[in-house]
Amino acid sequence: MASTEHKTFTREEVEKHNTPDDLWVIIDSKVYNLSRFKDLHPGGSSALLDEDIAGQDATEAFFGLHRHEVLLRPQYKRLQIGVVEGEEEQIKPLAYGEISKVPYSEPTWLNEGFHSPYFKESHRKLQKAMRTLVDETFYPDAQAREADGKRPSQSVVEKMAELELHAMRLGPGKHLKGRKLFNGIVTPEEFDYFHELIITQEVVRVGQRGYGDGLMGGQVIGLPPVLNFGSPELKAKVVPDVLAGKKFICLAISEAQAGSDVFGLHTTATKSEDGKFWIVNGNKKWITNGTFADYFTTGCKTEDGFTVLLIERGEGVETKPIKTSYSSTAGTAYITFDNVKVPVENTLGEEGAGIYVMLSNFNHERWVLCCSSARSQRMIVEECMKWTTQRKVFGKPLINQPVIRSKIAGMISRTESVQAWLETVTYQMCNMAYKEQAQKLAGQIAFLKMYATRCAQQTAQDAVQVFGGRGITQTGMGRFIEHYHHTVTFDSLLGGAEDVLGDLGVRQAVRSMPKDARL
Ligand code: HEM
Repeated sequence: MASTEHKTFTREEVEKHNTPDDLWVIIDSKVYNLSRFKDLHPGGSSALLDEDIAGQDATEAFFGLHRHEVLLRPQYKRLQIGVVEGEEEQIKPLAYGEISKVPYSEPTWLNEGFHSPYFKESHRKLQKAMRTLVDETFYPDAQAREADGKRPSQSVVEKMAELELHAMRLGPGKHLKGRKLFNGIVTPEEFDYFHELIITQEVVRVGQRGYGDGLMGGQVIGLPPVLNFGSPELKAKVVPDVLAGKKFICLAISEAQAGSDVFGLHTTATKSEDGKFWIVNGNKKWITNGTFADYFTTGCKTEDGFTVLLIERGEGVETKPIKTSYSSTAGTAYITFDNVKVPVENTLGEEGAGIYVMLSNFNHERWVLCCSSARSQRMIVEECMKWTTQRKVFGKPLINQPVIRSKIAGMISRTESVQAWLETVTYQMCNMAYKEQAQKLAGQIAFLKMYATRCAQQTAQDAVQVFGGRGITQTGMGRFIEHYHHTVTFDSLLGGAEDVLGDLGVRQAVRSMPKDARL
């Protein structure tokens, strides 16, 4: 019900209702009757019966202890009995699709009065449409699924398919040809990596790391090898169903025995006597979306070295959930292959040349992780900006403490630097062929990812200090901080651990050193 339809009361009238059996408070110009609720109040009844609260304006006290969303829950909304005469609510949640006005909580290009050489009209339109879709559809599903641990709802997956978002998340390319992207907001020819960056960064705003990965993260890394290296027949069988959200795919490389060291893999593929099949045996570990995948893009040890195969779920394939720091929404799996028969036609790329299949995939995967890390750090900046300005300690807002300002300064600088570098790299990607990207940008992207995830971890640690006990509590004010802090290391491991990436970047730089360079 709109507040204008409520009864009106003067502040003097409200003040009279200040006893345990007749208990009213004002929060942001709205009058609540808490007489019956007080015994159910999770914070206890005594907090409500305090003489500064009962019958009084409790706005400041309320927002020092609760997130705004508490007041919007239907069971609590009902407690409102009226509004204060002549006053209007001052604290409004953002409408679906709206841009936050909290400083540094949006990338610079989205702020009014700021400019960007990279983002054009179609990018702005796509951002707006994505923001609304995420707020309206993804956000509520993400909160519910992270809580119950089920995979993202099929209705969301289908909605994404309808808008061709699964195809768009694979980046620009031939696979977009003939598709109507997000109801035609952007044409397949126009679609570039900045459009993809926008999609990734908007999805991250749901604030639930497991859900983000559950939402077809496996497809983003598992389908490109099929698209780029699969036979036309294999592509015709697999790609349409995956992009329509009817089938699920994942990338299965890491194992209990080996992670970054792909030549140390133990999963074997040996040819059957008639040469028609590969026989696959082994295990895979930490495979995102593996619990519900229909297809597994799998790295195997073969006679000639390392080969990538597309394995279909069937006899001999078993998947079990692994309990990780986030919920089972992401479908993280331990997979066993027990004498699995795979047609040789499912070989991706040349036999023994699997390393090229993988390397060509890594840059995109790492870049996607940089996009999401940059945006999730910004969410933390927004949480901290709000908390430190609304929370009072020693009679003053928390932000009045120099040590807090110093932490926020670090967070903002790190977030802005990651985004700025990311946009520069993205611009290079837009202007280089896929192969050229692999040669020239592998080092840059590796460094960027290492830098982004180190920044993210520092920001997570600082945010916990800023939020105190609430930063380690799964409900209430610090719930996003707690979640971020316990899941932030995912980004620093997926697609290559930080040290491995830093080393890769330096080794690539050394290879390009001019022979005549001397001090
Ligand atoms: C419409 C009025 C109110 C509702 C619906 C409400 C609801 C809640 C809920 C759901 C919680 C659990 C924590 C969370 O999920 O955020 C909570 C905690 C709490 N509430 Fe309220 N509350 C109301 C008003 C107040 C007021 C006026 C005070 C006065 C100081 C207060 C003091 C507290 C305290 C001290 C906690 C514990 C916070 C913590 O554990 O950090 N509440 N309340």
